[in-house]
Amino acid sequence: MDFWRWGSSGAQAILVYWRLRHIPGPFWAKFSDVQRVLWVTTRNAHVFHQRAHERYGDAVRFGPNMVSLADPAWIPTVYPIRPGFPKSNFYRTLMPYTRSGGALPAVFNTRDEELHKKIKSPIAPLFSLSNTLRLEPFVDRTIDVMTAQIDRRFADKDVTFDLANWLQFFAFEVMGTLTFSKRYGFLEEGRDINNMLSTIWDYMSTAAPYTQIPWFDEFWNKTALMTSIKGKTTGMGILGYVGRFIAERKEAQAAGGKNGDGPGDRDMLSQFMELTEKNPSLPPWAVTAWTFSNVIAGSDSTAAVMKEVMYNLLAHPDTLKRLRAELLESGPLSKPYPSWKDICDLPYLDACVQEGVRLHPPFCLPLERVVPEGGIMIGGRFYPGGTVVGMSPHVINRHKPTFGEDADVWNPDRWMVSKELRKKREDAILTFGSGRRVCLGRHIAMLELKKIVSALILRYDFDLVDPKRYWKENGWFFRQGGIDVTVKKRVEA
Ligand code: HEM
Repeated sequence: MDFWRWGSSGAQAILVYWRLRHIPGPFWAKFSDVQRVLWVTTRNAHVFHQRAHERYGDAVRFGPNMVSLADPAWIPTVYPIRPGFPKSNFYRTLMPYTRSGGALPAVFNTRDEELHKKIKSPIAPLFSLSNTLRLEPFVDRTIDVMTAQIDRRFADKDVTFDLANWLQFFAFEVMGTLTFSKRYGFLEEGRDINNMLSTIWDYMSTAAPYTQIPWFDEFWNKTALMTSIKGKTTGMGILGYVGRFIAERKEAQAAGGKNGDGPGDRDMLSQFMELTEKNPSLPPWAVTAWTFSNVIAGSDSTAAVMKEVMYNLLAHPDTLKRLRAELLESGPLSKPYPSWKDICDLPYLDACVQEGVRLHPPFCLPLERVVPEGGIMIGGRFYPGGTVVGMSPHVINRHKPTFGEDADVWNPDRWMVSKELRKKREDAILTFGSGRRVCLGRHIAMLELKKIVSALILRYDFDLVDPKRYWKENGWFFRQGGIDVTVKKRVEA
């Protein structure tokens, strides 16, 4: 019996090896996923992925059944608008798990395309550009809290602080305000209260190696037996926060309280709750899943791009000077901070933000999909049905034939080009994903990014202590730090 089981899985392994034997890649990757797990455990996988593509070309075998692709021209094929090219089991590893409820699917991580449609359609309108712009006062309120703290603690005091931390606090507070009408208190206290930020980082970075071997995650992290032995389940901490906020809201509603002070007196949580009341066919866990997505997908991601833009502006003062001049010369700006209307179309601000979005995609492993039955041709090669293919935003966004020979460095001018070339480059950016599963919150992210960058550089002169202190690590999400600065308030602010 064992012999036959071994024999059939051995035959399967040979078959999988054989099906993709025409794809180049590191030797061991043809037979085992260990190589790609090791890359991820270095917290530098994006660098290994880029090197592998430089060495082997635009299609590289990263595992026995996984191929990484690196030509932006293939984005519409791998990430189409229509259904039928589903996410791989990579995403199941990112589902939080409880012994009572099993793995919780969310809009971001569900692989079931029917379920995805069911839970995404009701909330999609909340994330439209017009709805997003109604959230601007909440961003302004959070900028107010942030600048008040910087003024009080650091401005004109010759005190060095890590701006990266404060941008992280800011991004979380914005999402907290939009979602629950609550600030967590990171900005007021200047620290990671209740270790919430580190809990999210631990959750993501712990999940990262398992994303490369989902079959092992299934056994190790998603069975009642193993999680009882280990005494904990993945994502429990974050689910705990989310559950508490929802319970508080239900209690407040039961006591006749109002639904938070979000737009039109309704924050996103109350809108989520209203949607489930109106639509009983939605699963009972929908509110938890939507709220979980807001907390987990919306804050660290936006913070990572904010950090990249601010770091590069400070490390390249000529670009900072040019951006400030554009803002000041653009006409009377709203006070105390420029409004979205003032700044949304400023070309150089847009170029700086786009360059940050390009250089530092916060989700930085290949976004995996499963080739549909019947297989598919991509770039002149055939991929049989069931093959896992994916593109890494980091690799795609540095594709030299598309972005230029200097694609590894900060150069906002690459966006100040003809309309046609700019469009070609915009279409080749994978930071927000693409196609059917493109980021739902990208308008919120752009609103936050343009607002905070312009508010900070108009109000302050930052002095970067040492550009070499800037560090990054990749645990599926990126995390950066070391933007150590001193700050002076600008006279005209
Ligand atoms: C700079 C900031 C952000 C970046 C770079 C980003 C990036 C991404 C990426 C790459 C995906 C698709 C991943 C894939 O194909 O597997 C995605 C999906 C998603 N993002 Fe974002 N995101 C950002 C901000 C936000 C914000 C602020 C929110 C919400 C509040 C949000 C909510 C979502 C949701 C719900 C999905 C799932 C969409 C679907 O599967 O239909 N994101 N994001």
